[in-house]
Amino acid sequence: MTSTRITVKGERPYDVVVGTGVLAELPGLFGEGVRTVAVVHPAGLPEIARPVCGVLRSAGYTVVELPVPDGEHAKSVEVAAELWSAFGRYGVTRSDAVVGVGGGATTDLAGFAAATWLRGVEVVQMPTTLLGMVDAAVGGKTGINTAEGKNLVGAFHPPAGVLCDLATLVSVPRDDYVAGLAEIIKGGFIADPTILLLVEDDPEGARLPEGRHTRALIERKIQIKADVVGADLRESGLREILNYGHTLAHAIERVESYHIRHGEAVSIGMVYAAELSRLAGHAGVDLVERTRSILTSVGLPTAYRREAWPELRDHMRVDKKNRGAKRRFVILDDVAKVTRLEDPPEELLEAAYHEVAR
Ligand SMILES: NC(=O)c1ccc[n+]([C@@H]2O[C@H](COP(=O)([O-])OP(=O)(O)OC[C@H]3O[C@@H](n4cnc5c(N)ncnc54)[C@H](O)[C@@H]3O)[C@@H](O)[C@H]2O)c1
Ligand SMILES: O=C(O)C(=O)C[C@@H](O)[C@H](O)[C@H](O)COP(=O)(O)O
Ligand SMILES: [Zn+2]
Repeated sequence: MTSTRITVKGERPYDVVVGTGVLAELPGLFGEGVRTVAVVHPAGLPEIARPVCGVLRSAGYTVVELPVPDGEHAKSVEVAAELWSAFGRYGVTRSDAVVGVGGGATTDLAGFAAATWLRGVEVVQMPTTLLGMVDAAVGGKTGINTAEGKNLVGAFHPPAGVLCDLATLVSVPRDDYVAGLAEIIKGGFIADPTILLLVEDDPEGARLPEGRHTRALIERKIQIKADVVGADLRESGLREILNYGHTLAHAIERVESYHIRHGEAVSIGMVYAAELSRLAGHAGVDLVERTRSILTSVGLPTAYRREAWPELRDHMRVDKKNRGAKRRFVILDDVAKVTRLEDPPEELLEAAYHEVAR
């Protein structure tokens, strides 16, 4: 199958290239004048970084390989500082570029390092997980975690291009692959009911890179993200819809010290958001049931520890959607009908958690 190009509009439009065996298209995503390319990748995945570096060297670039810790361990100020140091040592200048190769954690870090080095150098993202392709690598949100919570430091720094080589998905561990489905299903609930129908038609296939609807699911979710961030890069309004389910999700990740997959936390967070939508009088019980049933059908979690509520409630106070003491949630009136819940009473938040608790 040939590659697909999805253009993300904005100040500097860029393409997300999707296809199998499309690595040769990588050099074409860089801007004019780039000579040195710093390739940031998880230390444990040299086999994924090697061909990327090979293609870049063959295209005439000077390549600097920068391995970083695996997954979420990379999203720290210490690792970012190591990258800044390396960029300095290897002479990465304003006309050079960074490539992030790996899952969403790696592309978030690589994007953040690129956004901050010399106040911003070009980054090309090459996501190698399902979640990275359909969400993290597209849209220019970059960041790291702090002791207080998830993604609390970061920058909006759109990439010059994104290359999704579907061949890389074959080696992704099944649980990591399935975690990416949470963000695809989120896309179904906030914007594209066809996504829900495709998953419901073949939940087993949805769990596989070679599933019947996999390519359609990936491209449809990227299209949603492209449409939303193309209209509202800096999250002044519309972009908040992409945060559906994330208020509780980020609190769960923090409570678990990030030893839970982002997509799994988002899955639980979406059930919470659906329950909150229902209890606030916005959504019907059918939306909540559909949420639980579709997530369960692909093997995602839908409940969390009852006794964790006080801690979760406190962590939710640092959510970026809050304004002063006012807490704000993205909720649904129905599928593809997104609204906000402003300053809900404490009892409502707790009652919704009661429905998710086990
Ligand atoms: N910036 C955004 O808009 C945005 C959106 C969604 C999620 N995120 C972030 O993305 C992160 C989650 O991303 P993720 O689910 O990709 O997790 P991850 O980056 O932790 O990757 C999951 C695991 O898969 C491994 N891996 C990656 N590619 C592989 C491959 N091809 N074969 C084998 N193993 C591979 C990784 O090394 C890691 O161990 C979170 O930090 C989340 O906050 C960011
Ligand atoms: O792109 C966005 O905007 C999103 O909210 C997408 C989310 O899936 C993603 O996890 C994002 O990193 C969360 O952003 P944050 O601003 O809540 O940290
Ligand atoms: Zn997310």
